[in-house]
Amino acid sequence: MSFFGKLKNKLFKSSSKLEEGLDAIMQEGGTEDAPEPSSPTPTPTPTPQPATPTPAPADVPPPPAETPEPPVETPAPTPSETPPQTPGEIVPPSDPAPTPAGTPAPGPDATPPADPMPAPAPEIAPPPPLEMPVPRDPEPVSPPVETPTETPTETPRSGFLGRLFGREPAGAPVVRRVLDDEMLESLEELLIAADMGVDTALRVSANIAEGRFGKRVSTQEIKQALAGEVARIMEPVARPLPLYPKKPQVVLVVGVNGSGKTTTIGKLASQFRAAGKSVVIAAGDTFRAAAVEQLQVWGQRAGVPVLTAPEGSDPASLAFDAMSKAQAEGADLLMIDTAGRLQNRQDLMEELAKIVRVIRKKDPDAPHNTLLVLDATTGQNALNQVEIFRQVADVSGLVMTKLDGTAKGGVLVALADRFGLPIHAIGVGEQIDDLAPFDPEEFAAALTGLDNG
Ligand SMILES: Nc1nc2c(ncn2[C@@H]2O[C@H](COP(=O)(O)OP(=O)(O)OP(=O)(O)O)[C@@H](O)[C@H]2O)c(=O)[nH]1
Repeated sequence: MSFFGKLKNKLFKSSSKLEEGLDAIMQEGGTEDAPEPSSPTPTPTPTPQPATPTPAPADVPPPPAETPEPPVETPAPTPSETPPQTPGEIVPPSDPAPTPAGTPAPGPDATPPADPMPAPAPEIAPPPPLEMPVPRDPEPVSPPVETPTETPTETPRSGFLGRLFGREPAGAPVVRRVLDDEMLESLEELLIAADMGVDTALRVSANIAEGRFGKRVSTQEIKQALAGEVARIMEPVARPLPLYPKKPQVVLVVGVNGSGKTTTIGKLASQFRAAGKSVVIAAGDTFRAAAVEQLQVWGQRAGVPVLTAPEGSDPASLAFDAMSKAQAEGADLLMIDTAGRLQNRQDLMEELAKIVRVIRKKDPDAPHNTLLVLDATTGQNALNQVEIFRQVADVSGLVMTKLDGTAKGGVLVALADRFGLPIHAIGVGEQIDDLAPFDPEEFAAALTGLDNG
């Protein structure tokens, strides 16, 4: 299953809350309209006319009975647009077959849907957001996020309109409600309840109301407007993890215990490996044997060595050793797990600072990325965690885990709105390939339930 499919299905669990809320608001003070007054489809030719074969083509266009022109323009996934990712970024090739140089062909199980093997794709496709690309040499580092698989058929990028029209069967009664103060208030409350945060919720509601206030709006219009607002806020932060030509690129991973650091490191390591990168992991939470074991399990799954140190030993010393090893082996990436004890912030700050100090002895620019892993199910608490970790570490980007099955996905909007930190990836499950690049439009559609039909 493609990442998009997974994300969609899983996020819908959470979006249903928002979606149901929107529906409820509309029902509350709305009324059903007749099918679609302005249905542009010119009333076609009379009707049956049993035996008259002359259909009078002259005056009537061709509208086929009532089958509305299937607007499904299956977007023929031209290779140039398939890989929406930048060259130097994480992203999941959903298939571990590490096809060496230049063959982005998916593994045997991927069953690309009649998609021309995007052989030249990586070259052509100009990466949208990028920071500092990696060597875009031989190997397509970021083969495609959601490779060929089923993505195209799901019309993920066909735009909201396409989705909307696809969802609302022609002729279905449309509920409309006047967008007045009362409705606006309900909308604000709903967005706050969906964890968007007060400020963001108010601003988003106000933007939705602009130009619509006092007018009768349909549920779909509201969802579309909301999705548009969400996507607009999220667009600037949807940025893949930048990769640098530096070897090793040091990625420091921070976050509270249980946020999903270990899992995320495992997933990332697996994706990097699949992209042909060599990775070393350092189990920097040396105080918890269970955390180290867990990381070792993930290292095995990803096929990546995990450096450990005796329980209770100095994490900075382990980081130094790991740095030496990664340098000696010419590894592309070194991912350093860290402890997530916030109980004693001072200790944690010192510990992280020491790790950074020590690895800088080997590379003054390290760490090149400091990833903060956040658990989406903690809702608004995620905002506090960003505040705190920004004080103890130089957070450069976020990974939001457990977006599957949470009703708190809206917190991402609040995070983006408030901090503007890049969201590099989202966790949508516990499996190794359950880490997806963050796509603002898909997220917005999933969150609002736009694509839920
Ligand atoms: N559903 C879901 N579960 C996840 C996701 N990411 C991590 N988890 C689960 O969350 C739990 C904690 O994940 P860990 O990776 O161990 O978290 P950690 O931050 O390393 O925690 P410590 O090891 O305690 O420091 C595990 O049960 C994971 O399987 C995700 O994206 N979705």
